[in-house]
Amino acid sequence: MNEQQFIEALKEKGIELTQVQIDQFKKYFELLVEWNEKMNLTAITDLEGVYLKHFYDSISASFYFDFSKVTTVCDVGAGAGFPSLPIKICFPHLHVTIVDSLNKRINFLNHLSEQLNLDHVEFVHARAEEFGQNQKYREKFDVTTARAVARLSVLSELCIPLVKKGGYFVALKAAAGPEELKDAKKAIATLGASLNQEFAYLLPVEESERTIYIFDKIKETPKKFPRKPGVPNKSPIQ
Ligand SMILES: C[S@@+](CC[C@H](N)C(=O)[O-])C[C@H]1O[C@@H](n2cnc3c(N)ncnc32)[C@H](O)[C@@H]1O
Repeated sequence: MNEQQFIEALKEKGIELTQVQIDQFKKYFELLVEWNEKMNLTAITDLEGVYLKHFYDSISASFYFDFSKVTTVCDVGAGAGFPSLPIKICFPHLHVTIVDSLNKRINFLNHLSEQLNLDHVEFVHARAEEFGQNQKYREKFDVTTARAVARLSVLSELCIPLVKKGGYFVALKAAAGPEELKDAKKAIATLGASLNQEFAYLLPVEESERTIYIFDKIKETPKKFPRKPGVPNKSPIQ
């Protein structure tokens, strides 16, 4: 997907990019490629791949979840900023907090946000397990989202504690989504959330499967979650 196809595909979905936003995506691509020469940020570095599999794929969450109705978004394990920063570029009113356990990625995000003139963004170097026990962040976000971080049973424990009651957990998943959901049912209920909607679709061009899950936070997460770093992965809630 080249830049023009990206602009048109978004327009079809009701997102009309301004020149400022088009330039922000252009700069994002350039910086990603430049920094990727010094550090491993992504395996995808060709223009068409980045616009499709990083930018468009991230923004596709907004075709199913209306980001204009929320303000605060936390992205757990965003790496080079996916999915939250392409969404932030399209929905500039959002206040985005990214937590990632790799400091070099946080350094990239700080530089990127300066170059792109993004406001209301915060990048935190931490494990999501500890971040979710920090009272400054716990149950404070309208939305928590994540892509390609962990299977849903584990990811739920990293993400759901951060969502305020009445907010949402929006999980971007690939073909294994339905299988992961089956294994995560107990964890999702234990953590205080409930499945609201799911949308299966194909990414354009290469037609790979995607599923977006939208969970409602219906009650407070019990204090013991998230457990210590590594525990959710080693012993997912059963
Ligand atoms: C495969 S990358 C995916 C990055 C991005 N979400 C994407 O879709 O391109 C996974 C990221 O999650 C981060 N991560 C993994 N486990 C984490 C944890 N427990 N707390 C915070 N970050 C974590 C890693 O440092 C890495 O940047």
